[in-house]
Amino acid sequence: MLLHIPEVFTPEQVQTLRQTLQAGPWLDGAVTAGPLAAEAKRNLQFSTEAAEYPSLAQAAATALERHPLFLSAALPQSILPFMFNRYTDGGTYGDHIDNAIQLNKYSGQRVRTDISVTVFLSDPDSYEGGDLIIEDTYGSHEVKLPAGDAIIYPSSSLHRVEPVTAGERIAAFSWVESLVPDAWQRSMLFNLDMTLIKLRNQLGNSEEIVALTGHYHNLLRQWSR
Ligand SMILES: O=C(O)CCC(=O)C(=O)O
Ligand SMILES: [Fe+2]
Repeated sequence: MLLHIPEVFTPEQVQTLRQTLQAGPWLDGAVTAGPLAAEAKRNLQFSTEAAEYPSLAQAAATALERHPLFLSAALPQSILPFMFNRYTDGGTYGDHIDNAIQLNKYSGQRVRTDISVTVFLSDPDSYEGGDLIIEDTYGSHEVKLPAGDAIIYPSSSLHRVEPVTAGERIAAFSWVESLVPDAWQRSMLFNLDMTLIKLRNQLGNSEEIVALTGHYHNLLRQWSR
């Protein structure tokens, strides 16, 4: 399931992030990719050694973790530290699948990547190209979102970033290990949760809604790891 999560960052947060990122330092993105992905990757990444980096990464994680849609759809167990990328002058990232296991170098923990996240930080009108193309069982999806909005998608999907032919595209990206590793089960739980919220708003807390909410939690208990 691909999900658009609107307004992860406020316009003020986007502004502050962009200003801090603009100063750099930016490194060749290929250094953080596996050997196969490195061949396809022509972008820049904000240095994780920069003094400003930890607070930027923290701000991004806090904003995402606060978002109710993200919590319901991702059911996060662990979120890798956000990183920031930049595509300009034809910069692109060809078709690839993200590494399944990644090391969180701060906690020393190995994280299984169930869900990939991109939070767009550039206004879509300020650059040409740069669509994130995600292939899933229903076909190919082109994603280019307003600054501050995020897309989450299963990390098992083949995806790419089209060349940026004018302007620059800056984004925050990360990966999430979910309490529910199976994408289909996650998507069913998300649909059930969203439907229950709507029903509760329409009808209040009836006995039936309490029972269905119980089923939601019992399924989550069954499927979470
Ligand atoms: O820039 C993006 O939206 C995605 C980046 C990406 O696919 C990656 O870093 O693995
Ligand atoms: Fe990727």
